[in-house]
Amino acid sequence: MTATQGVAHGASLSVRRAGKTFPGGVVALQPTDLDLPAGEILVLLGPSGCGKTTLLRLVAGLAAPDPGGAVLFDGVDVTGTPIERRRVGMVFQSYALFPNMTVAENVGYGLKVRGEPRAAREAEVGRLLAMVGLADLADRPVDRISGGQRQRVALARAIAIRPKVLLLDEPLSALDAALRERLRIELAGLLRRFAITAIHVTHDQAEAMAIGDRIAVMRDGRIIQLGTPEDIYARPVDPFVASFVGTMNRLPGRLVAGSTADEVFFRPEAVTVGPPGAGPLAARVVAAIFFGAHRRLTLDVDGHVVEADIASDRPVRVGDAVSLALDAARLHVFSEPSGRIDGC
Ligand SMILES: Nc1ncnc2c1ncn2[C@@H]1O[C@H](COP(=O)(O)OP(=O)(O)OP(=O)(O)O)[C@@H](O)[C@H]1O
Repeated sequence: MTATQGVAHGASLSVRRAGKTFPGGVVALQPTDLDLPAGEILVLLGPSGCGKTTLLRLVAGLAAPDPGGAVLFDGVDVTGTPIERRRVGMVFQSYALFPNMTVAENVGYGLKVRGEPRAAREAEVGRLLAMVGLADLADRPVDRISGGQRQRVALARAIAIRPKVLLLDEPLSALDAALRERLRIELAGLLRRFAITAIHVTHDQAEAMAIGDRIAVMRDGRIIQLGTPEDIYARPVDPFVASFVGTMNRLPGRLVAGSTADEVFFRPEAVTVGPPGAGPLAARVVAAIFFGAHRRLTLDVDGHVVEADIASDRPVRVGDAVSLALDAARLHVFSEPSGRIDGC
């Protein structure tokens, strides 16, 4: 028997015209449509205040959508169903564990409340703890384990109830950078192994790329682009998405040969750095940061900042004059004015 046998797969999730207006007229979420097949991991990515948590709360049943909106699990309308009968799992930034209970008691809590017999409960808890690498700490009170371990307990506890949909609201943001990076890989692996339908909220784009099957980029209470991480990175729909996900350079079109656009956007990997005169754009090296295999250059092009990468063994130094060539196939031009690329 494999570790995942007996664990129900997630439900498909549909959100139909679901919006949220708060008293006083604050529109936290515009009427929104969303469809997740069972087992998909969707990341909601966007700056503070753009409606990510509001959308999550509507799916959880912690808040009701404005009239006309609906939430469906496996095609069944759950809009009027309270949270305790929706079978959603939730993991938050703050662990919300029971501090006076052990690791195992925390993980088994939901099963106990549901009236699962002790033997079945203990077997399930043991299996989950093994999967999140905490079997050795089963009997340890949760106030005597580390932050990363607590977040694993919170995840195991949320998975234990075999949720139809798992909702994760910035679950890793309280952890230090190295731990966050490790746990993000573990988390994605675990969700996929259990085929859990999940919505993961973050404002960290590296986390979004690592975890999401698809990413919904939000701004001003609406989803402005929904696609795979590759889509979002390579084919951003507007200057906001282009600048929010990954490093994006911008130059006035007049500086870019053959361009009639006001402004041209391109990633560092679209830039080839050569000796002066080799490429059409003259530049000076302002900073050169060593990243191991490559060096990230910050360049001044006619008063504009451009970032580009070179192999770290190339003898390019701060203050050097260089030239740049841009790969025409990787230039982005948007019809929308790019004035506002900041948050909500
Ligand atoms: N109970 C409330 N009453 C009034 N306005 C609210 C309420 N809850 C949220 N808002 C507003 O709705 C908007 C969306 O908030 P939401 O919490 O969904 O954003 P978010 O993208 O999750 O932000 P963050 O990343 O900071 O958590 C914000 O402008 C917020 O101030």
